[in-house]
Amino acid sequence: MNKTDKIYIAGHRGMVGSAIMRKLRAEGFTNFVTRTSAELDLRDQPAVAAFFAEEKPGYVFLAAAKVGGIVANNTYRAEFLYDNLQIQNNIIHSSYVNGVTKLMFLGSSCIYPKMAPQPLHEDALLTGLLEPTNEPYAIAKIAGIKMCDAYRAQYGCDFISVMPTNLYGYNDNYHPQNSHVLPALIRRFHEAKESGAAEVVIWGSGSPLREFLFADDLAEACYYLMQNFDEAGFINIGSGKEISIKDLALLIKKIVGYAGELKFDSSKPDGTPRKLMDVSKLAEKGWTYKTELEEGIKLAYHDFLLKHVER
Ligand SMILES: NC(=O)C1=CN([C@@H]2O[C@H](COP(=O)(O)OP(=O)(O)OC[C@H]3O[C@@H](n4cnc5c(N)ncnc54)[C@H](OP(=O)(O)O)[C@@H]3O)[C@@H](O)[C@H]2O)C=CC1
Ligand SMILES: C[C@H]1O[C@H](OP(=O)(O)OP(=O)(O)OC[C@H]2O[C@@H](n3cnc4c(=O)[nH]c(N)nc43)[C@H](O)[C@@H]2O)[C@@H](O)[C@@H](O)C1=O
Repeated sequence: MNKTDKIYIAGHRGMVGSAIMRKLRAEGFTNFVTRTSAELDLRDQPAVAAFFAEEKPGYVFLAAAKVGGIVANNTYRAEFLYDNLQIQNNIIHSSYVNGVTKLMFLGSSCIYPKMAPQPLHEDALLTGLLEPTNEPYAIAKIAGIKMCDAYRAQYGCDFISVMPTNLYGYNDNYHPQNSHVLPALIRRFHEAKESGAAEVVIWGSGSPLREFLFADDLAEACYYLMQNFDEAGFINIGSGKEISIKDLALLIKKIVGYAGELKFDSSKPDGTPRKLMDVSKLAEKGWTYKTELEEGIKLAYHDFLLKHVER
């Protein structure tokens, strides 16, 4: 990528898209094309085709998607399948039609079978049944990987796929029901501290293991891989470190400064018991994460306080 190349970041206002944009700006890129979902609904095929024909971006980061935590995935099953298939199909096909030099598709670690061997190696794709709570989302993401591969094989497009682990950071979604665990617990512990509540509810058993990566680290990896990865298939992006949901809750409790108790709600799903990325392929390519979990949560909490708390 040259500094003057025209770059389209789909989803530039989201947590990941905004982190990618910050990274590219910091590296000296200036020629961005962006659209909010109100300006361009990426599910609308003719509108996306017209947008690409008019703007002719050279590089595309596909970070627009219907995104949410375990309950959102399980509740809005049709939207997670339809919206994500439409968005990625429209962008990938229009990128081919308009001669995009390189495209990066962002998937998710939920593409792996629920009981795949841990840590999750790229070879485990399509070797078993998916986690039911996020099967529609995972099916869409797997279709995205296969679409990039098919356009590479048939048309010679340099379209790559990256699979990030669970993410958190600036501009995260703090919705009480629809968000992921880390922002949900930042908010819940903060509100419990403010109201003096005696306990904070944690969904599920607390025993599932998850890996978390700070979104600005992910953006660095995306920038790095846009320049250093051009293969079919995909590459995991993670830290290679895991923590139980209970320990995560205790860490957030400490950072927020909440003094009460934890209460586990077994009526809520645990989801996949363990989801740890094998990051050896990423390390071989020359990239490792920077931001440790405790430091990243402090940064995210600070961002939450700035944006979400009325003073
Ligand atoms: N968050 C996480 O833990 C993880 C995320 N990922 C992947 O990273 C990518 C980005 O996720 P994240 O930044 O967290 O998500 P966000 O929800 O923060 O951002 C998603 C963005 O997508 C845009 N978008 C959604 N629907 C449409 C639509 N119909 N038309 C146009 N734009 C649309 C939104 O635009 P607008 O703001 O204008 O409405 C929004 O900015 C996704 O592909 C996701 O699957 C992968 C692994 C983990
Ligand atoms: C990134 C990934 O995110 C989703 O999968 P997930 O890893 O299960 O993500 P989650 O962050 O929502 O939950 C992680 C764990 O944490 C527990 N948990 C406790 N308390 C809260 C809580 O308050 N909110 C949430 N959401 N979870 C909670 C929760 O019960 C679960 O055991 C996919 O659907 C899909 O979107 C995807 O790819």
